[in-house]
Amino acid sequence: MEIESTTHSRQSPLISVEGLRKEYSSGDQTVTAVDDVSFNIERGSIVGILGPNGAGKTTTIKSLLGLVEPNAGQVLINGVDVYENRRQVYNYVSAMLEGSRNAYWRLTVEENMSFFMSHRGINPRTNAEKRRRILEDLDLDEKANVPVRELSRGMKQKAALACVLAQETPILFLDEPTLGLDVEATRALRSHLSTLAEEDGRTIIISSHEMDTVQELCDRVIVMTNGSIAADKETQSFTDLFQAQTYQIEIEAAVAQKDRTAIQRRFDTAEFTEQGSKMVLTVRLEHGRELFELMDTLRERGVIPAKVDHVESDLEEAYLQVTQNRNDRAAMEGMTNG
Ligand SMILES: Nc1ncnc2c1ncn2[C@@H]1O[C@H](COP(=O)(O)OP(=O)(O)OP(=O)(O)O)[C@@H](O)[C@H]1O
Repeated sequence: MEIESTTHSRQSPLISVEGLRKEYSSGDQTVTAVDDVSFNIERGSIVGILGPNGAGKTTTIKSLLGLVEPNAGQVLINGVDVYENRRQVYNYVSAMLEGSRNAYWRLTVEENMSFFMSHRGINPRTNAEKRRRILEDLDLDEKANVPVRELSRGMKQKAALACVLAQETPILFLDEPTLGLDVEATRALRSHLSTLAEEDGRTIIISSHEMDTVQELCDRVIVMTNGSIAADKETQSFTDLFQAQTYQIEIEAAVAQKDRTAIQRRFDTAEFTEQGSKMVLTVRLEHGRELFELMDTLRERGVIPAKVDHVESDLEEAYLQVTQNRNDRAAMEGMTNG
């Protein structure tokens, strides 16, 4: 399905979220699940929304889908206000929110796909080839005629994905799409989703705790903590941000315990590990000049570095740093406020 852009410029973001806030109340308790969240998503991009449990990811995605009504803010999809025109927006989006529960368990995999296609106005009779391609890509073709309830957990997940993919909407929301999939299926799904974005210009939003999938697939990551956005960056620049800061220093001889303690007192992220007759010091430094201070400290203690390397940072490391820092800060604020 192509998005018609009669009123909305092709240059404008496909999804625009501005000042989103959602509170849940029960009795006299109010939880602010999402607070002042704003971002735009361009056509054809694959965006990962990450964050610890309770960070507000599901609430944000449900707000984008019009499934929860926010207390404040605006969500536009292709220039259309989600809350004013839910029906119109429904034509643009499909979502897999709770994995395998998306499919009807009594129907076969292919019957499910046909059902969802008809629901979108796609004639299932003339689109068998499309279904076959999706089923092959997910390595589910041999199970096409098996009722979903008889499938393994991973295959149920694939069946749910097949239903979402068959709907051919320009925007896909996928919650934990690779959860429970084996290595091959994960690889096939990643490649299928990349092709959808690159060749068909589909826009894909993924919420996941599986960092490898997000790192490999997403152009951009939005990290949420405590209901707000802690980082919103292109995946590569997000991981690069932390790459320069972690060093591994190889030391030819063992380092005495008292010297290790002194170094760790000065650099609290320093960790020593033994590697045969050598030692490796891993340390995260906030500024470049701290590297010089570290070298001075090592020299004063008679510790001679043999080799200094940057540690390749991956998304998981960058993610942990951002969420950890935020949580530390929130805890500190809680202590000072309380
Ligand atoms: N229906 C609800 N009623 C009351 N509180 C809710 C409701 N839904 C979510 N919350 C609260 O809002 C906050 C954000 O929840 P949300 O489900 O959006 O987080 P999440 O990032 O998706 O978490 P997870 O990774 O565990 O799925 C949490 O404190 C949660 O307890």
